[in-house]
Amino acid sequence: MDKSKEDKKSCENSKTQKEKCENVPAIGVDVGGTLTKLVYFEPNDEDEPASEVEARVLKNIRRYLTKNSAYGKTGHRDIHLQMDNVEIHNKKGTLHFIRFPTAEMGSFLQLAKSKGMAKLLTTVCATGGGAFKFEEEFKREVNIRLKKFDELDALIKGILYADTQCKTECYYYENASDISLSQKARFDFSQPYPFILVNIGSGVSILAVRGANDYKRISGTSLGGGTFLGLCSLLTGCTTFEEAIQLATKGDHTKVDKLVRDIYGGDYERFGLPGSLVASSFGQMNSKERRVSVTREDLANATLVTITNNIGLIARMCAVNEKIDKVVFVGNFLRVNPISMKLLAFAMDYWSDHTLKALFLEHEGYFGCLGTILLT
Ligand SMILES: Nc1ncnc2c1ncn2[C@@H]1O[C@H](COP(=O)(O)OP(=O)(O)OP(=O)(O)O)[C@@H](O)[C@H]1O
Ligand SMILES: CC(C)(CO)[C@@H](O)C(=O)NCCC(=O)O
Repeated sequence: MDKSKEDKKSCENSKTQKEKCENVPAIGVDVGGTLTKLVYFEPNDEDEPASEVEARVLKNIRRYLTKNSAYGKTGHRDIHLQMDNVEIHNKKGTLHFIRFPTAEMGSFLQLAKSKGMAKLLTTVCATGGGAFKFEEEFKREVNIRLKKFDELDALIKGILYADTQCKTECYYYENASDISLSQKARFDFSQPYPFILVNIGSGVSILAVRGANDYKRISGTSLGGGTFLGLCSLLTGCTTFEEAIQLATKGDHTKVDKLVRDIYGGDYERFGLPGSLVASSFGQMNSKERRVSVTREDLANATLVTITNNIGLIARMCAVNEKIDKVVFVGNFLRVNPISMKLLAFAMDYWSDHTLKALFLEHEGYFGCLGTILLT
């Protein structure tokens, strides 16, 4: 069978997945364009291991994954997102969430080798583009087979599961129309359908979800989280996402953008465009005087606002086209990024005359990897 057919076959949706992923220990990975996300399900009652050696390796892995919060230089466990006492495949246990840059995949595989994971695991549930790209490397380096799942199937499965397990998963912004007052508030997502799902990763995928197994990918844009980080690195010299967000928090995009009032002297009343609206992103930067007076912080803020507003606009048009009023935003672009979440909440509310609602989920970028262990 040629490779593409084989890929397609092993990526068929959950209904046709007969084989069970080996889950000793249960690990799911989502290998994205920027970040690899890993979920580890630690059962409350471990199955009897087959041998003493297996018991020892299992204990080591369990200790390593659950007692550390940093792995090498770039891996992190998001302890605040840990889900205790949840049920997966009729077993109770704890879900641990770990991430590392996909560019560090080589080091991760060496680590897996050194911890004996490769000896214990023959198959790992995997999704994201990297499940395809790194398949051969997993096989060659650690002799692990990747059981592949489609990233959007896995994403939706993970979202629906997380919301049933955790009642505080979904939230919105109260007072969205005034960013200085807007605040997180719980949203009851128990009747989710239909909703627009906007996954802001390196790039952006937009789906219309009408049922657990009824969705379509309606749009996407290459101007996503990767664009923000790439442009911000170029413009400010920042070296991490966290630094980019910190800079953006202290900056002022109005020093960089051309606003409606910079053009009209006030509002453009006839068509309801307020003077404070951005008329042209980065529109002041053709002026040398302006360029020398802007700070790195202003440039970071302008980059964040530009990318966020563009995603908001596309998401809103999709919602209007599909006649759907709930718009759920996920993906790691929203990590430690309240500026973008409040801006999206504002944009959905303001431009729709209060008819659209922006929703957010606590586990942001982890739904794909979670979905893989549920789809088995
Ligand atoms: N620690 C981090 N390092 C790098 N990017 C980060 C980090 N935290 C958040 N981000 C942001 O999250 C984005 C990646 O999000 P996510 O993990 O959801 O996507 P991905 O799976 O890597 O991409 P894709 O789905 O397009 O393949 C980055 O482009 C960046 O904007
Ligand atoms: C390619 C994927 C699906 C990988 O997750 C994502 O980065 C994406 O949706 N990018 C945008 C592609 C588009 O322009 O529709």
